[in-house]
Amino acid sequence: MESLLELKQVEAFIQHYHILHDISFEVPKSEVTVLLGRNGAGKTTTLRTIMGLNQVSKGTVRFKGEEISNRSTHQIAKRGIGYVPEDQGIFNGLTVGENMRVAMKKEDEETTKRMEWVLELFPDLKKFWKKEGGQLSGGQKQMLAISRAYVNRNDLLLIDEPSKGLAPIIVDKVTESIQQMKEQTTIVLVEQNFMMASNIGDHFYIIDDGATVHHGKMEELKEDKITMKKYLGIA
Ligand SMILES: Nc1ncnc2c1ncn2[C@@H]1O[C@H](COP(=O)(O)OP(=O)(O)OP(=O)(O)O)[C@@H](O)[C@H]1O
Repeated sequence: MESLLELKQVEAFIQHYHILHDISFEVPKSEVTVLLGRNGAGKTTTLRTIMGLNQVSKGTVRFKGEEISNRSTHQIAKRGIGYVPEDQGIFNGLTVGENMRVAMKKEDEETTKRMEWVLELFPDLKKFWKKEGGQLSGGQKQMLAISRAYVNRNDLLLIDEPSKGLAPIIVDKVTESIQQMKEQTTIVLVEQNFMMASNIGDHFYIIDDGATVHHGKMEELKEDKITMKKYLGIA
């Protein structure tokens, strides 16, 4: 299957710390690729490096066949990659409606349709349209963050730990929403909640100490207790 995104032996530093040593993975179109690994393994840094928020010091990042390593974040986003960061990236002082409007890159018919779709998916956003971002619950903030990325037509969405800090019932709602988005877009998901990751993911890569060390189909990982214990600490 054709790869939408491909990282080859990517290395990256944060200040003088060598954080990514050898990250290689491929993201097939229309599938959900999950990046797994223990805390501090380098998953967030990998997403940030794809987005040009960290420099690639060695290796290549290709998107739709074109090298995007070390292009500006603006250029990378413009090529069709949406990013939902771990801290959600919403504006606390702006209302839900203002957060959405600021995120919209276009005001065409398609964007309007996508907006209607996310508001149907997350009725809370409609209900709290005039409420400030800072006053939303953790789950509502996550829904707003995902909606802000989804409202624009992107070919690829990078979503960093959407379940973090959420109550199980809200995790279910977010899982369901990503499952629906998966019908329409390719997704790279970083997720520590294995249940959520395995419900959404088609295939996985495990990152350990800044390197991709293992990959396969999500269904196979569920049966592979040795790998789960070794790299994820799940017995
Ligand atoms: N600004 C920074 N300065 C120094 N080291 C950093 C910085 N940001 C991240 N690191 C280090 O880089 C490594 C990878 O962090 P990263 O956030 O990418 O891991 P992660 O796999 O996403 O884990 P988590 O789930 O805890 O976010 C960690 O050892 C972390 O301490």
